[in-house]
Amino acid sequence: MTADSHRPAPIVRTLPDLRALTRRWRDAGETIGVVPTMGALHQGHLSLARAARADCSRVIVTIFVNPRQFNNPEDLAAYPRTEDEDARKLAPIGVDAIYVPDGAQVYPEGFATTVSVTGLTGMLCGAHRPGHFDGMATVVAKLFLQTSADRAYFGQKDYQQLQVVTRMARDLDIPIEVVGCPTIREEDGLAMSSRNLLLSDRARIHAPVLHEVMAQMAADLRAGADVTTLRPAALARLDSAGFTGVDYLELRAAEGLALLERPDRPARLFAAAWLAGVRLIDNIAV
Ligand SMILES: Nc1ncnc2c1ncn2[C@@H]1O[C@H](COP(=O)(O)OP(=O)(O)OP(=O)(O)O)[C@@H](O)[C@H]1O
Ligand SMILES: CC(C)(CO)[C@@H](O)C(=O)[O-]
Ligand code: BAL
Repeated sequence: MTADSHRPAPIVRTLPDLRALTRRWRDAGETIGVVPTMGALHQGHLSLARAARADCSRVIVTIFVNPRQFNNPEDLAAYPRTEDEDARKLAPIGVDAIYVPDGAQVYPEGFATTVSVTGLTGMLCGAHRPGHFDGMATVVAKLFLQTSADRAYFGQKDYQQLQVVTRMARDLDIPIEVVGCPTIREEDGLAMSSRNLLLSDRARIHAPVLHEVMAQMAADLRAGADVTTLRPAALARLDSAGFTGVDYLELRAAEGLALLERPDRPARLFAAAWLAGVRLIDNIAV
């Protein structure tokens, strides 16, 4: 560990300042880990920062609410922003820098490039959030190059994102290892997510039903049932818990995301569902 573990990490706001730091670290032969986030940090993000801290001599957490990956302007406007609190939460982990660029550091005037990963983005969140993965892959490519990190840490909660980013780094020969980390959950099973802050008290009580339904369905799939048979009861249970819509509830191959009826190879169950105006996503291994 290189930082005093209770001193808040410096907040770096410009690319030249970031480069000055990383150049020094590189010259000293240090390894750099990056944890890309959009802020409103919770234990899920902190678990990524801890994993980076354990593996790398320098750790950068990035906080940037990337407008290009929001397909819905209301979602962007409502996205929680808690920078001071985020810095306080990171202090005990002892990260070395928090990179909080403004829009101009990431998308300078005239910016005209999009990184688009085909093949893994036509389904699941890609099918329901047009442009989302192009915007995400573009900013992540920039963050990889701006930080010149050796390793990048992503949560399995956003499993499709993890697959897309891994493919993108490989396809573009970006010399970075993408590390997937387990989903951190609340005690009642709800996957931690910044958007959970937007749930009303009443909706928060019903939110864990998504994970309950998925866990039951995964157990039934392992016992030999198929998705078509199980889906109607799962949807009915979500409906009676107050979910107003289900974007998808699908079994897919863990590698490549092909649609499956049964877990005849390593597979994951994926869901996205709406509760009181908030879109919750989750996925679990089957
Ligand atoms: N519960 C979690 N467990 C582990 N990693 C997580 C969890 N939630 C988010 N992450 C990871 O944190 C990184 C940053 O995600 P992001 O800032 O979008 O947070 P988020 O909580 O997923 O917010 P939202 O889904 O509401 O946008 C991503 O790699 C994401 O997968
Ligand atoms: C990876 C990411 C920080 C890119 O904006 C975002 O998609 C997220 O927070 O998961
Ligand atoms: N957590 C993935 C980023 C997003 O929802 O836009």
